[in-house]
Amino acid sequence: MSAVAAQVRRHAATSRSKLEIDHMTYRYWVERNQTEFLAFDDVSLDVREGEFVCIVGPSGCGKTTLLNIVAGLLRYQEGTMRINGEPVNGPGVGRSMVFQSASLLPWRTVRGNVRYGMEMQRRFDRATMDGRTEQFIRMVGLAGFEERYPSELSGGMQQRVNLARALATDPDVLLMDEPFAALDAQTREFMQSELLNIWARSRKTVLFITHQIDEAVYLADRVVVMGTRPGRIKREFRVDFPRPRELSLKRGADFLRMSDGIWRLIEEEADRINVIRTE
Ligand SMILES: Nc1ncnc2c1ncn2[C@@H]1O[C@H](COP(=O)(O)OP(=O)(O)OP(=O)(O)O)[C@@H](O)[C@H]1O
Repeated sequence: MSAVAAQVRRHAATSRSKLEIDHMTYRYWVERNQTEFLAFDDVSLDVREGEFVCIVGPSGCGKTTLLNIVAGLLRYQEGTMRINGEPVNGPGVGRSMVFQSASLLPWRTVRGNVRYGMEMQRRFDRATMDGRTEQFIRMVGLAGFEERYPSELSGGMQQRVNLARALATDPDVLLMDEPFAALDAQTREFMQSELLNIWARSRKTVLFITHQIDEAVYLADRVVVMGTRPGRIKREFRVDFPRPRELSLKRGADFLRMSDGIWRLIEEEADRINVIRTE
């Protein structure tokens, strides 16, 4: 199947819930002050299987905290979280994170780095790991670069290795925390369109954090806007632009209107925080 056909076929996320967060609250314990800090409060989010959800919001609203909870790196105190209908609060296989910096092992080649995620999870036998390593290197367009080391790759290529490593573990939910923030504007756009192609072929459920509104609107089926003090979900925007999406979509009037609406919401939120600060 061509990438385009795959993307059209998979566009509709299924009606099955993959990730359900219900009335979740998270507090950090601040040792220095011996106090709790409410990072976010009463957050509910239902992500469908195969859906691409982007989370945006002002700095400090709890986006990374929420992603870390879904990844199992932090444990929430109130509410519930279910993945595939099963309650989860902590680490486990089935969730893979792609961070802003590529976090590759410098002494391993592309092949070794992609394989590494599967080795850590111990879910696959040797032959399966070999096969999946080659499959996902091809999927992210790095065939021919298998024996290169991270220092011999561009930033965009390093992020592709990161992505291949995460996808090769066959996660239930792919978690991406500003994965393209360190890239220059041109590479970033290229990676956005590549990510959509790869997503169309992998059919994963994605939770993606970004500060770039246009990135969120271009990529997502749904953009979730978080507010702050305390963090919470302020509004959700369904993004119905047909797929596959060309980068030229970003210059269209409907696209700009939606991006502008999201910007205004975030600005309102930033103003609200400034009022609180100066009171
Ligand atoms: N380890 C910690 N201890 C105490 N407070 C923390 C800790 N980590 C984060 N916070 C606070 O929790 C809130 C949410 O932080 P978080 O990093 O999740 O926000 P964010 O929306 O991802 O921010 P940014 O967009 O700037 O990355 C912030 O007010 C932050 O100061």
